[in-house]
Amino acid sequence: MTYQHLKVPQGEKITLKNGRLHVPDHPIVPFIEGDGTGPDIWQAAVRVFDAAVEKAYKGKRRISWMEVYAGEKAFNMQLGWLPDETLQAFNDFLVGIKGPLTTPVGGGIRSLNVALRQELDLFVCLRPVRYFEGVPSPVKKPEDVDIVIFRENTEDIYAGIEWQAGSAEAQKVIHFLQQQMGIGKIPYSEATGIGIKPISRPRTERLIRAAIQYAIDHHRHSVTLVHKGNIMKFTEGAFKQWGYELAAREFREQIVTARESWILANKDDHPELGDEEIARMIDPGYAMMTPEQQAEIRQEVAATLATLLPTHGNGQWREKIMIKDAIADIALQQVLTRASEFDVIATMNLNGDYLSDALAAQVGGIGIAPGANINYQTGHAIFEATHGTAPKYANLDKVNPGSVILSGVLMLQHLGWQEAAELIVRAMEKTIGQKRVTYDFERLMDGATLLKCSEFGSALIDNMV
Ligand SMILES: NC(=O)C1=CN([C@@H]2O[C@H](COP(=O)(O)OP(=O)(O)OC[C@H]3O[C@@H](n4cnc5c(N)ncnc54)[C@H](OP(=O)(O)O)[C@@H]3O)[C@@H](O)[C@H]2O)C=CC1
Ligand SMILES: O=C(O)CCC(=O)C(=O)O
Ligand SMILES: [Mg+2]
Repeated sequence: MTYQHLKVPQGEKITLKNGRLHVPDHPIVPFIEGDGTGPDIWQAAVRVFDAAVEKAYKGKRRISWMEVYAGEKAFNMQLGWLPDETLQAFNDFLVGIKGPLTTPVGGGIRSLNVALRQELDLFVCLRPVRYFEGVPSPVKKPEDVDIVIFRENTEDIYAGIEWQAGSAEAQKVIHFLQQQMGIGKIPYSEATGIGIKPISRPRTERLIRAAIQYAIDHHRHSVTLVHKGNIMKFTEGAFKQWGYELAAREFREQIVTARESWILANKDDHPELGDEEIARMIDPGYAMMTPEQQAEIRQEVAATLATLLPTHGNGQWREKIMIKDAIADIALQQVLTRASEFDVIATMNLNGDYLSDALAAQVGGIGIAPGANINYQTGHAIFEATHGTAPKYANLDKVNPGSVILSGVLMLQHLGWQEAAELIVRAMEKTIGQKRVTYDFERLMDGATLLKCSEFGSALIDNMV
């Protein structure tokens, strides 16, 4: 393949054959340095990756890094904000990594980060959040946080379907809503911006399928569907409904829903109970329901027992992956107060964005929170820091490179290079344990040694044993 502005280094392509990733010993991996603090964290991180791979495989394996351009660097090179060649390179080489890219608030360009995810259809935004011993935390039991977020990455209000207040387009949509959709009067319609939130069944299903498969493969206990379906019934509510349906249809043997578990637990504890008694126990509002609603609950109990007793009864359900759901506002409280009750979380784009930063705060902040954008069907993946460009710290060699480094760990795991990934994780544990940390941790820790961004990278390399 030929590119006009990109240099392809010596090395080979990662490929996908029969659904399996084939990783040569010298894979070419495209990277975007990123804007703002991007160059600082990338320079620290790439040394750590190379050292870990060298130490783990003694020269047998090596990553051939290929710089591709996006954001301010691309713009300054007069290539545009997101050159086609950059997309082409990520498409050709399958697996890449990136630093943060600036998105202006309000006007200006749309997010390049979101564009990359959408253009390559990287439908899972995977954000695992775990605690490293010694990291400063605002909560009492940060060690309870071991949560893997599956954030839908291609739709929701991130689809970019929105019109500015006062524009002819916004007026047209408002007119349509009022005249043809029976919405009635929209107050301040001339001063109202409009955004559209598409949530589709196929995209919901592929995200939740990936989350449940991950839970199975990684011996996790539960998948929580986080939604605001009480308010946004046909988008977030549908996400929840489609998720439960998919779980029961495609993973029947491996899963139990929370409601099914209540029915089965009651039957396990009191085999003599009839459907009606169990219906009363699982639905506290049963007595106030209409006869038709009560009949529906009894029918649900009867159907659950008839189909699941042989495979899930007698406590077998306890070994299954629990599929449950939580409304987003209470979920944001409970991930703080009862983190151990959350394991894998599947949610839509905006909820996932909020949740991942909020959870990261419990375990040291976004300075060490990693992320990956993955299409499990095509094999395309871009690993990326979850934080932004932190422009006030640009070129100061100051910020924590942990987020992009741990994103690289996710990438090494994705490539099957576990040994190199482990070396970095252990070095991270050791370095933080020695209280040799960047400013974000140092300001919250007693007796810590303040390291620059590059020095933290060097400390990790020194601690690779
Ligand atoms: N995926 C991506 O590329 C993302 C890009 N962005 C973009 O980044 C730009 C800036 O966004 P903003 O909202 O300020 O968020 P940022 O994540 O860039 O920064 C917010 C604060 O987080 C802390 N922080 C960020 N990175 C680090 C780090 N590596 N180490 C330690 N602390 C860190 C700093 O806190 P403190 O001030 O306390 O030191 C910083 O001021 C925007 O254009 C936004 O759109 C945002 C998120 C993701
Ligand atoms: O694209 C951006 O500028 C912000 C994206 C973001 O916050 C995220 O992906 O977590
Ligand atoms: Mg974010």
